[in-house]
Amino acid sequence: MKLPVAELHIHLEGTLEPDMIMELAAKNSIELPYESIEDLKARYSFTNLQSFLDLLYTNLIVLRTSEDFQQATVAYLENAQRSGVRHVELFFDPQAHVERGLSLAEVVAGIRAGLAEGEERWGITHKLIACFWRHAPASDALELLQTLVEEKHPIDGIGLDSSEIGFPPSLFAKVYDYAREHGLHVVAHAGEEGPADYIWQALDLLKVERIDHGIRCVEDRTLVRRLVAEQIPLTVCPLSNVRLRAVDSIHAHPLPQMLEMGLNVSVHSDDPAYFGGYMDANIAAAIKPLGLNAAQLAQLARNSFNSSFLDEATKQKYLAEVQEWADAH
Ligand SMILES: Nc1ncnc2[nH]cnc12
Ligand SMILES: [Zn+2]
Repeated sequence: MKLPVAELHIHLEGTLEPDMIMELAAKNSIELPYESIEDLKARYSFTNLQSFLDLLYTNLIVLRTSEDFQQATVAYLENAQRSGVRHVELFFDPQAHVERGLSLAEVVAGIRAGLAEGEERWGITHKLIACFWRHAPASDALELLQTLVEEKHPIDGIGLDSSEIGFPPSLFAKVYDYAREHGLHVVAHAGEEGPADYIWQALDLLKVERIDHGIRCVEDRTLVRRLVAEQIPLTVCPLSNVRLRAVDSIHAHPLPQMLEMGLNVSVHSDDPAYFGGYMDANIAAAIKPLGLNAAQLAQLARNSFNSSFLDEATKQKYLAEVQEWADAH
């Protein structure tokens, strides 16, 4: 039995495997700037977050119809369930699709149809989180969020992603106020490449329930004390951090130290099609190079469910599965 986990940090656009990118491009008659799939694959080497985002945003244009979003979501969920995921809180970037002329309705309906299919086929429960681009004006994010809410598109929460440095969370305070006032869950990427101060801002100004990444918190002892005291969830993505060079190597990753400090960390895959693997590969990175034992892995899995936006009864059901895994290891 694979370690049962909740996947809380996963971007739909980052789950498009090269095969699917080429298949959808052909189906939708979209010309990509690659000569072949080998040419595409040769570009999966990144120097920082931006170098990855450039490729991600080029490739996602192959998603054109509601059915494409459904197909991509189902393909992801199939990989996810194989890697131990029992519950997923899926991110998508609405701005990336609306700016290409797609309607919010077709994007959200396609993803929702895929999530429903995944629940039916593999029992994976789900939430859907719309992430706003921090490199775009906050006024655009607010306008889009108001449309999502007013037109009652079924989302469960909002997040903040894309280029981090130079785009502090403080810019988005009004967006988050609006989201909280309308009963949406709130999370934000912070402290991936950006400084620990961005984590303070996400907590104090955006009042987020979870921090995505957050690894740079270890540079600020006062911040760590606060995160531990309030048990703020940090959704850590080891393979992403290595591939985007947020850490020098997997051996230098702060995950073991973060667990030791009593931080509420869990492990996730971010953009698995780009970073070399799904949940199981990220867990494997935590086991071998980082030397975590079975008790620590079970703790990571418990943290993932406790940090999710699931109802209490479903959380308890999954926590019992983690206990079963822990008893067997
Ligand atoms: N790791 C990441 N950081 C910021 N934005 C992203 N969009 C997709 N993956 C991301
Ligand atoms: Zn991310």
